[in-house]
Amino acid sequence: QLKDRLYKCHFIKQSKEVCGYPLSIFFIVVNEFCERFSYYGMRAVLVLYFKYFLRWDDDLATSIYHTFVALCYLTPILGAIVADSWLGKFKTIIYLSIVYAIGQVAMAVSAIHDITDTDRDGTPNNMTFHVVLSMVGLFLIALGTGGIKPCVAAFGGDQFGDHQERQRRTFFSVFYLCINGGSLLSTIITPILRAQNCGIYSKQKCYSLAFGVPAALMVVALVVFIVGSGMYYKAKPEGNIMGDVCKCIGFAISNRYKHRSKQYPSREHWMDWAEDKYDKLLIAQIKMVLKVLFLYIPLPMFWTLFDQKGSRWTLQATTMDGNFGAIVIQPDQMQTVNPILILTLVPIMDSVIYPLIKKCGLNFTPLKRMTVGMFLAALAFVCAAVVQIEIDVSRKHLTYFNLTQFLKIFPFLIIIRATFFLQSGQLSCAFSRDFGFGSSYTFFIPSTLSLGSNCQESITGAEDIKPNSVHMALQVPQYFFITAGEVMFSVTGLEFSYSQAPSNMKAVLQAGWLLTVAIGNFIVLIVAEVAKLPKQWTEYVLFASLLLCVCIIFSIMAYFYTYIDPTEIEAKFRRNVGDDDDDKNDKQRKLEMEMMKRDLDRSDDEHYKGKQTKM
Ligand SMILES: CC(C)C[C@H](NC(=O)[C@@H](N)Cc1ccccc1)C(=O)O
Repeated sequence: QLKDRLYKCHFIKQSKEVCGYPLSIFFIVVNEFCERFSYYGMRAVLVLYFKYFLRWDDDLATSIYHTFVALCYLTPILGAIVADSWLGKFKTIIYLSIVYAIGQVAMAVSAIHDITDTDRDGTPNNMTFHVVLSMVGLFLIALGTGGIKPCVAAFGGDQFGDHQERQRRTFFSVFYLCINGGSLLSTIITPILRAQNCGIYSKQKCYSLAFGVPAALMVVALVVFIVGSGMYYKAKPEGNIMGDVCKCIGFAISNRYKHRSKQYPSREHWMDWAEDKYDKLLIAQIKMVLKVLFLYIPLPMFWTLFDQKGSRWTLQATTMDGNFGAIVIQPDQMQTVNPILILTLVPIMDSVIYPLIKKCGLNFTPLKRMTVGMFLAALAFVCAAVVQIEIDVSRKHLTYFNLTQFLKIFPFLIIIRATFFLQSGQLSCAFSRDFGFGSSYTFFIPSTLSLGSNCQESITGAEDIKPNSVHMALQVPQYFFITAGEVMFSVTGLEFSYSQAPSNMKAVLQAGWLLTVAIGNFIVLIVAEVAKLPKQWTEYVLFASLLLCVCIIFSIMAYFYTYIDPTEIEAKFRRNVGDDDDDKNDKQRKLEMEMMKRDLDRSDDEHYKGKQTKM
């Protein structure tokens, strides 16, 4: 370990810097930007792909969407184990990024309707092919994106030396902003691509392009990461830390069970039963991790609500009017409100709100921030319920009026006028109709219709789907509250997980933090399945109430939590172990250190001499 630390110091001393930051960081940040573009771009259109391309109903689409998201946050554990115990972070990122890119390509291919459209009517004839290929693609994407997630952030952190604490903190903020910059761009672009018409035999909505561009960006992410290869500090795998933790916990439990009789004196903490076999430092580190993991128990409920932006809220937007005058917003584009707000709220919170709260003499601790974040997310779902009631009421009214009456009542409704031409040889006729946003009609063309005359009167129509009258702008308050909640909960939670984790288990706790996201997505599936509420707004209220209860429980748990400084605790244990060591070991270690320092100084001299001769 000592050798590694000295090597790292030496490496960082020699590596190129830009404004005090290692140059390698820029490749990592650009890689994250492209990777998040790829992930969120694909995710933005996923529910609509399920609904309109694979023709699944809302419930199935929502279930598969959340299963996929859950899988994306389960796989970080796998990535952390592979990186720590076998391949190291660098190779894990490379290999899993390849798997990820293949998954994205599979998704793009699965969305080409022409592949199985044998009768060329615009609809796939072998839906099984498209379903299977897209499921394989999603599985590979989940493996790739989740697997690299805990590695990329930690790999970025590894590039900083102990003296670059401030730069490392700034790196994590920039990293979060990059996530949202990439996702913002992609959630604007991929819905536009999806709305295009494309195809070889017949034109259909272009899901293949909407998945193809994220696939290309994943390839770019991989290339950028490889280009930076020579500049990275690549820490060697530290051994299977997860395995050690599990074995140590297992031993503590079994040892406690063996000594359950009253004749054995009890120990302060149940983990102390592992002292008979394991290092005191490892036990202290596991205690720190368990304390934080216990606090994580209520957290999945936040993600349960948070991740419904991409499913229920997008589906809600499909029943709303997206006409903003100059531009028409697609339902899936509404999700861009989240990263836009993140990019503005993070700096505002950090430089205005938090300092102001501090000035007022309030100690706004990380756990208090997270509690407020949960409350705001619950508030967001109350807003979503109110909007849903509005939509339901407007749709109910529509069934009682015909379009002309409806326009008298809602004159502000935006109507699109379209003209159709019927043509047969030289003869043609035109007829025009008004359409509301989101509506659908069937026209009946009489077989006796004589082309060449005015066919406006002869063609009758039936309104299949009523126009949407509730404006999409009404979703903005719910997005505002959920994003303000995210800034308080997620950004603070990431920082909290990092600061409260022992030095060798930062990646483990990152994976634990991401696991709460996975569980949150599973809860959506369970609650939606079990509750089966007839009205969507009641489901929103149910989720808001559940989070409110969890928020109260979490605030009680947080009240009893005492913040720790892992570095200080670890140093204390190392000192104690050092005291126990005999003189011989001490001398040996000092000698080794001296020799290594001399080696490094010699190679330093050679390095600088080399530079001078080159100049
Ligand atoms: C919160 C995630 C677990 C962490 C992070 N996500 C975000 O920062 C989101 N605000 C990004 C986003 C963008 C568009 C639509 C929804 C969410 C991440 O992805 O790492």
